[in-house]
Amino acid sequence: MDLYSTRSRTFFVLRRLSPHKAKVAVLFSLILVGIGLQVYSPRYVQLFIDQAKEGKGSSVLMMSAFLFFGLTALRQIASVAVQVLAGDITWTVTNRLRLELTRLCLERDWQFHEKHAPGELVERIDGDVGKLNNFLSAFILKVIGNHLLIIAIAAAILLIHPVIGAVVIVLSVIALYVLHRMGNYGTAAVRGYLAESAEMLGYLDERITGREDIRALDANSFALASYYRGLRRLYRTRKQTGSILATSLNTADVTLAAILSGSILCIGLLTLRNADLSLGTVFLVYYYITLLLVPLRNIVYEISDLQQAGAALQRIGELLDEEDRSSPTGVRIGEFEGLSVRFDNVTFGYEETKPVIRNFNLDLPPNRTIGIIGRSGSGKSTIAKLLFRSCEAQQGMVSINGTDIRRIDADSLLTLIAYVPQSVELFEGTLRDNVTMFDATVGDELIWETFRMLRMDEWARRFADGLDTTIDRDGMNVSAGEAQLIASARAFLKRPKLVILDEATSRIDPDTESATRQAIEELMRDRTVVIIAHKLSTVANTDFLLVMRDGKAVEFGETRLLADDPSSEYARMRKKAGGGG
Ligand SMILES: Nc1ncnc2c1ncn2[C@@H]1O[C@H](COP(=O)(O)OP(=O)(O)OP(=O)(O)O)[C@@H](O)[C@H]1O
Repeated sequence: MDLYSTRSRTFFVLRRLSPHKAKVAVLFSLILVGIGLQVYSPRYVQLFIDQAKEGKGSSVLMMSAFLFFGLTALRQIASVAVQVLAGDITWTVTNRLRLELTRLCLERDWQFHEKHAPGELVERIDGDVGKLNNFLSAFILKVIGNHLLIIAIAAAILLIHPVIGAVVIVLSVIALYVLHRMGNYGTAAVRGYLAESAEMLGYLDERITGREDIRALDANSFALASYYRGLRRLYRTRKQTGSILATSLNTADVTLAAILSGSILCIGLLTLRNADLSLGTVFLVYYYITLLLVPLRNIVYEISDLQQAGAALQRIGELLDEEDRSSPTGVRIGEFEGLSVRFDNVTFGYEETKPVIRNFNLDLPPNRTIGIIGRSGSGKSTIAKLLFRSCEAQQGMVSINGTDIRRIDADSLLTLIAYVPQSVELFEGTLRDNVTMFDATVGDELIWETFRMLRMDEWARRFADGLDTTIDRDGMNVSAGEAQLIASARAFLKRPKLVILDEATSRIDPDTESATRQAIEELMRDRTVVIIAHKLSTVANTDFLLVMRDGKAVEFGETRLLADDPSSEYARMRKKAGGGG
């Protein structure tokens, strides 16, 4: 999304505001009422002065003064209403944008997350949208409001004295032009600074998440030194950005000062020549010109916010632009008895020139199980990722029931597939939240039934608070094995047709693992299951077995037959491992 020009940014903001047309209409009516009162009320001061000069009675003078104060009070009320309504609109608009960006980050694939560290994404979703929030309220209240006020003041002066009005209009247009140029000037610099600052947040996030490894390896000083270097770089960029911002602000301020002194000089000359202007009218013109200073100065101070918001909007546009390959509107996989899986000559590499899966073929019939074994780094988890579209084949095709998975609707694919990864992420919440992934519509009965299916109910009953047991942030109060049990329950809760277990029981104690494995084997009967494991016993009861090496299938066959064939790689591995593995 091109959000590099002022025009495209304005359209973006207007599009976001369009669902709130009614509120925006009320807001603008209130802004117009406020401006009308602000420009009209000084007429009673003019009247007051002229009436006083003419020697009118105190009751007449009191009436003019009363009307002036009354209208001023009304203007204050309108101004408060504008602030409240503008706040409501901007928070609604920016919260929606925050949700949109968060959904986008959750849906995007590994390439996206490889490019953007979590801390950087937090900065974009919260920091950049926060700046947009400031900008939107400032945009509505200050930029639009101030421009309208300038127009109203210019029109009022024009009505009083066309020549003075014309001079003020010309000078105001020049001032506004310069101020708008200044607004664009610093955007690129601010954008560079924001990108660097987000990168630093990504760095911090990674180091704090990896704190245990850093401490265990005594690498604190290394982590701090590289953070310090990053901070120095950020400081240099901040200095450059600061000077650009200061230059643009100063230029704007100087221009403004010149314009105002020019205007006042013109007024002086013209009023001297026009003896027909009353004292009240001279006061009114003078009042309007000093009033003009307020919106012009406000625009100067908005420049910095505008520059930051402009840069933030560009970064939001870039994020919204990241390619979405989740095919949200693809073919929906219907109700099948079982799912077959096929890899046709698939090649994939995290870097396009370095394939980690090469010309890979696999044909797995529905409701059958396959065990995948092989050395670390041989590509087993990558096969799993290709299956649930966390990665996409660069050559060849992965299909489910004969349909290319790139064409399958993302939601329908993820409803059918469950993946239990090697490292489980738990979230701050209850045990229930972590099993249902915060889906409040899932009843406790279904959760307990799933625990029973997986023979985990005895384990789960140990928790004094049952499903209400609190899980700390990052699952810090749960062991790695317990986290794997929770992840298995998560996967089977949705009764998937295809299950991928990637070292899913590797951290569970032998007794619990054996019970869970037996349960999973029973559950395998009416679903297609892919089990990735290092322990050969984990895959011993699968229908098929695949041995991977350097991204290639070096052996594939029925597990039972391969186990009985002494010349097979699998039999050799079993022998080396001492029988069952
Ligand atoms: N996100 C990634 N970005 C870049 N390279 C990656 C990424 N994930 C894996 N790789 C590389 O791809 C290759 C295959 O990794 P994969 O995780 O599929 O292996 P694996 O057989 O599952 O290993 P393990 O048994 O250790 O889990 C490895 O060389 C690894 O370095």
